[in-house]
Amino acid sequence: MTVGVDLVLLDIEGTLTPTKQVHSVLYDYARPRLGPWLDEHADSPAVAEVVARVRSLAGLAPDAGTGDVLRVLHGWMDADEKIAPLKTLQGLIWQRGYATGELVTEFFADVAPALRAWHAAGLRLAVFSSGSVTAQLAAFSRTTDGDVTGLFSGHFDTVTAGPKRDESSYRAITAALDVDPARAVFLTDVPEESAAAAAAGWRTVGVARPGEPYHAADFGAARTVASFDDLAFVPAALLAAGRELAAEAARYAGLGWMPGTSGNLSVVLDRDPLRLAVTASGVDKGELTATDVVMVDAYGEPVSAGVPSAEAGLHARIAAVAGAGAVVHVHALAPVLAAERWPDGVRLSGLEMLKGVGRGAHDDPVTIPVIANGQDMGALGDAFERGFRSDVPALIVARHGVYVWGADLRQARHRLECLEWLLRFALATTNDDPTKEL
Ligand SMILES: CSCCC(=O)C(=O)COP(=O)(O)O
Ligand SMILES: [Zn+2]
Repeated sequence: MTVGVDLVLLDIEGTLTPTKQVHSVLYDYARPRLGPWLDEHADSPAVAEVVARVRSLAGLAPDAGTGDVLRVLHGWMDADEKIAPLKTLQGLIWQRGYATGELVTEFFADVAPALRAWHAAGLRLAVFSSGSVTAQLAAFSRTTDGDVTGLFSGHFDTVTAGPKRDESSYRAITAALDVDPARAVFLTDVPEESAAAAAAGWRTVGVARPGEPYHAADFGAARTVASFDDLAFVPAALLAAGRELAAEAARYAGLGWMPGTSGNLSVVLDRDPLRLAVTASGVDKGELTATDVVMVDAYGEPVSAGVPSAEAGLHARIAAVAGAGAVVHVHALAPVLAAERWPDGVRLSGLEMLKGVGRGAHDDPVTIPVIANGQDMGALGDAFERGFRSDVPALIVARHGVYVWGADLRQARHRLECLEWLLRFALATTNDDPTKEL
């Protein structure tokens, strides 16, 4: 099931990394270094704050020595207590371990490809872990899949957001990231965390990985997966565009302008960098669903899963050069016949319908450019650009079809319907004299 979201919030232990890695690798690394760290960094304000918090939380005397503080810290670690001063200290120790290369984070095999794909598709990624933000940044700087810190735009821990089982923590993250929780999803292996996020309005997915402590946990109404391979997230805007494109394509197919699998449509999602939602290639455009859509870049190359229209490169060029918000391409017959009759451009004049393609009046003529067909979208784009005029929102590709664009799909459709009418009129009224121009 494909889900449209803007942000994916991730728990670490049991979700991104095996639990045993935290317990046997990270804890084993930190445990013998806690005491020496306290001694070596006694003058550091951060460590002084940690020691004071431990004394206070554990009910020790304000001047309790390092030995007592250490005993408390070891007790918390053995009980796997997620207590802030312990997490802060562990984070500092792990930071050094990652910096020296002694520690390397091991992700589950499905994690890095999924994170990269979601990031490339324009989703924001963030982390919420009981491990400190310092520890998170260090852990992601050296992983079995390289440095992945660049994929994340937010890090939260129990100090910056609050306890992971409290609804208020998820509200704090929503506010900090300025995201609509209904368009954000939290992935965790702990049912209580999932329930807290859901109570704050987030979408949630339970991650029940085989062999992990919570593999058989009950996530209630939340969806549960065993691997990120089972997740299909796309930007909410892409899915919404897919819905719009599918409805629009069905209209054109109904008119008979998209025979077979011909034709393709696109809308601009973003201008900087340019991103378009374009219909998938090789499918019956009358039968599209919201997920038959691919996000492409300024060259028509896919940046989300799926195979975009083979003509996506020309859509992107038109969107960039003409500043269009939507581009439609159909295989209606009239434009191709008109290009056959007037291969140097189709001149239209003296018709009220010209207002429908952006002319000021019936006596304001327009020439629709015609370019030769080809399979190289870069070459077609160059040919389009050479003949481009900002007041002509259409292009005929000879022996192929027509492209029309506008601020949105609705305007592009209105222009296309009027242009098709004009071309049919031109063909019909010059049948007896093919050399005649309107
Ligand atoms: C019979 S369709 C030939 C390809 C074409 O011109 C077209 O418009 C459809 O291509 P797409 O890759 O968008 O399916
Ligand atoms: Zn085509």
